[in-house]
Amino acid sequence: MTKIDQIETMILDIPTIRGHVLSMATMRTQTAVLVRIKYSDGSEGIGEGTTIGGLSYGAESPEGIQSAIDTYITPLLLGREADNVNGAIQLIDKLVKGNRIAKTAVEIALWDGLGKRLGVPVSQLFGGAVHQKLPVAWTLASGNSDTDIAEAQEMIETRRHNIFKLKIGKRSVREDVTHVARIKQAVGDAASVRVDVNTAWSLQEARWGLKGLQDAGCELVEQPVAARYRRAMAELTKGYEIAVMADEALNGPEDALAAVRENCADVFAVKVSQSGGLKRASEVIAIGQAAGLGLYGGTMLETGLGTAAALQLFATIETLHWGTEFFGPLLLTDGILAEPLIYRDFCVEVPSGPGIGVTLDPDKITAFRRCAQRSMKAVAG
Ligand SMILES: O=C(O)C[C@H]1C=CC(=O)O1
Ligand SMILES: [Mn+2]
Repeated sequence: MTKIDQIETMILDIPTIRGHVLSMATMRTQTAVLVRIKYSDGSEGIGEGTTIGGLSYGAESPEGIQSAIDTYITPLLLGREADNVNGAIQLIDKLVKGNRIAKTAVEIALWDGLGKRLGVPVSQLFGGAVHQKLPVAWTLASGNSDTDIAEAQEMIETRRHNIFKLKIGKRSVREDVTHVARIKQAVGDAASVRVDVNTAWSLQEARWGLKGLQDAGCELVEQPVAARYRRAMAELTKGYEIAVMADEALNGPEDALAAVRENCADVFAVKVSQSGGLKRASEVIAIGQAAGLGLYGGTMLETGLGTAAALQLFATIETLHWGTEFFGPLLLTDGILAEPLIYRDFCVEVPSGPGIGVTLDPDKITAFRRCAQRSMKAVAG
């Protein structure tokens, strides 16, 4: 019987190609927590758990993710049967509350190890891929309308993206609506324009915002108000034609069920790490499907590793009405994979190799790995 022998974690700090301006933080670096599991037969599995903007997006920080794995999750798993991924997920869920991103990093490494030992992609462990490539959005978030327009036009011309998600919520509602209208006018019918408010609006602001956005030709608004304001989300979902998408409100299948029960969304942004792993994300998807909602593959701006893991799951889903935003690696100045993911013709291709289908470039890991000295600097900002 193959056993789990060793679980190693590390933090990587990778610069972004430009400032990424969100309502709650401006990112200049992305910080990823990587997991490597070593098994008794010599096989390995790798995983990633990543958040956005330190503690400004959600309740788990990169340092907290690493600590949760090293201190609490790893001791539960050492010596256990490697191939029993469900058993590991159930044990971790029983003994570790919350900490979904930490659970995700480990769970991906478990699926990756199992797929590699069996010689099949992880998509096959979820019943088989029905897509070889998925549509992929790009986020316009330079903080400047002209820069965003130039970026969008270049993406359309090079056939890299024709779906744009604009990050808004930092400026006034009126300024944001003007910004979105300018971009929509510039791209016209060549692209779909959507926005993500990252919870920045009150219900009152959101009413004005949604009205203005839909008049401007914006197709979808993501998480306009706080995750816990389910009644406000329900009012906005019912009150406007523009699609309302839940993101921060969806932390696993229980939240998905509550969102359906209370009619809080037209669309689910399903994020692997917010759900608590590939399996829990598949449960969120199933709830969304059963309720007849639209589906979208969301990202926490993972590197190629976490992005490849998401691709394995979403390649098995029949209909992703709103596509995906699996562009994380493209926001970084450098990749960490031996072979980068392929982006072309407005899509990202699903890796076909065993496990999650990617391997790491050891030189890149050394270059971006946080060491003790750098770690103090990164925490201090
Ligand atoms: O959806 C979010 O809130 C986070 C993320 C996804 C794309 C992006 O630019 O930021
Ligand atoms: Mn979002």
